[in-house]
Amino acid sequence: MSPNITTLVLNCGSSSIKFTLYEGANGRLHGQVSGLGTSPRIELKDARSGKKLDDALSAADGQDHRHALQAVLAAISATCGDLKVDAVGHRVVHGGHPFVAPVAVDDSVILDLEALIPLAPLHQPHNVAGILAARQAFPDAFQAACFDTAFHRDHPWVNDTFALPRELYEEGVRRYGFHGLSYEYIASHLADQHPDLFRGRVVVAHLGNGASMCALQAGRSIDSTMGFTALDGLPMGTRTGQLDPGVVLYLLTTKGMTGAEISDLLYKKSGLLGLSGISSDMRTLSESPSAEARKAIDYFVFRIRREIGAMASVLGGLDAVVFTGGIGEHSALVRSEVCANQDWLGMEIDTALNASAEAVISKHTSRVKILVVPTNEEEMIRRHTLSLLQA
Ligand SMILES: Nc1ncnc2c1ncn2[C@@H]1O[C@H](COP(=O)(O)OP(=O)(O)O)[C@@H](O)[C@H]1O
Ligand SMILES: CC(=O)OP(=O)(O)O
Ligand SMILES: [Mg+2]
Repeated sequence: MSPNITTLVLNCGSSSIKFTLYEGANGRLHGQVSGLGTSPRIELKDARSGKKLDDALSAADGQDHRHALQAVLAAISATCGDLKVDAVGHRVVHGGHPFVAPVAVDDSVILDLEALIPLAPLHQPHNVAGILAARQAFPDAFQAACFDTAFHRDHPWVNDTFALPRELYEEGVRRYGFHGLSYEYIASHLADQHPDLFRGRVVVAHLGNGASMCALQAGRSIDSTMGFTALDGLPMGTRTGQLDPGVVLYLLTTKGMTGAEISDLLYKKSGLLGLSGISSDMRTLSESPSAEARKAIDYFVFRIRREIGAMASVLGGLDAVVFTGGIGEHSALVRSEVCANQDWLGMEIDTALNASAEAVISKHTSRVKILVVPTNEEEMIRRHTLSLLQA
């Protein structure tokens, strides 16, 4: 317990920057710049009163991660200039081979994180920029890096490897898995609120601009749809998800594309955006009358359904499915289509509970509980940062 510690948490995602300033365990200021790269939306609120302070940020701040980060730091000091920030906790998407747990940031850690930028080009540059900016803004504060990959590092070997020559595994070409801070938070929520489910077999679908799924057995990750990079698994806002590596060879050899062009295609032009030709944003696609938007949603839903079946098999059964992330928490449409006709698996969704996004959206007869749990990566980062600081 450290009631007097003031902690700033920065979570730089692919389409958003979310942050919370905590006094002890209580949020004081909470905000996010979302829709970066599409239609930026800015929210800032006093976490105690719920009062909106959106005027502190302007539309120009939402044009890219760099502007948004500067504006976020300026808004924090303008609004809470009276507070001394003791610690800053950062979400860092890729911890690679070296980082199996959160760490205190020093110069050598920053170099290691920069070396991982090619493995997470949509995130890691912003994560490192966040660390550098926070070091400058709060030179006396303790800084911690908390990894998306760490929660998955105990995967059984079969879920940690690719069928490549063994030397590549040894040098770190592994299935790391991502969104680990979100899954760890969901596991802690289950332990608090649904201890019977926590002890069981749970599939968590973190569906945001980045999307992945995780198989939890007794609260531990045993499988993830994401792999070496955050490209694998489900299709995402602009990322392909699972792809036959032969396609990459075709692009390289037959079409003569460069590595940079292929990277741009797979990370920035594919997924919901590539399939629909309209937008990477699920809200926009859901409201669109276009047949292509509908097809992009169909593919997204299809891949999630496929992974639920695969993960239920890996887990040897299923006790609960949890929806989280921007789409998982807010899209009744996606949840209802993912859960439709899954009675054979024991999943029965309740239409009315789903429409109002209750915490439990399954029918009372459903053998598998279906839950909606708002994720809180910031709270998980706060807890890790505090533990490191106290250690
Ligand atoms: N009410 C809603 N209905 C459908 N989709 C929504 C809704 N609110 C947010 N989303 C979707 O959530 C996604 C962003 O998720 P989020 O988890 O905030 O992103 P990030 O991965 O950048 O953290 C976007 O596709 C957005 O359209
Ligand atoms: C790992 C990942 O895809 O993160 P995000 O959801 O923030 O894009
Ligand atoms: Mg996210």
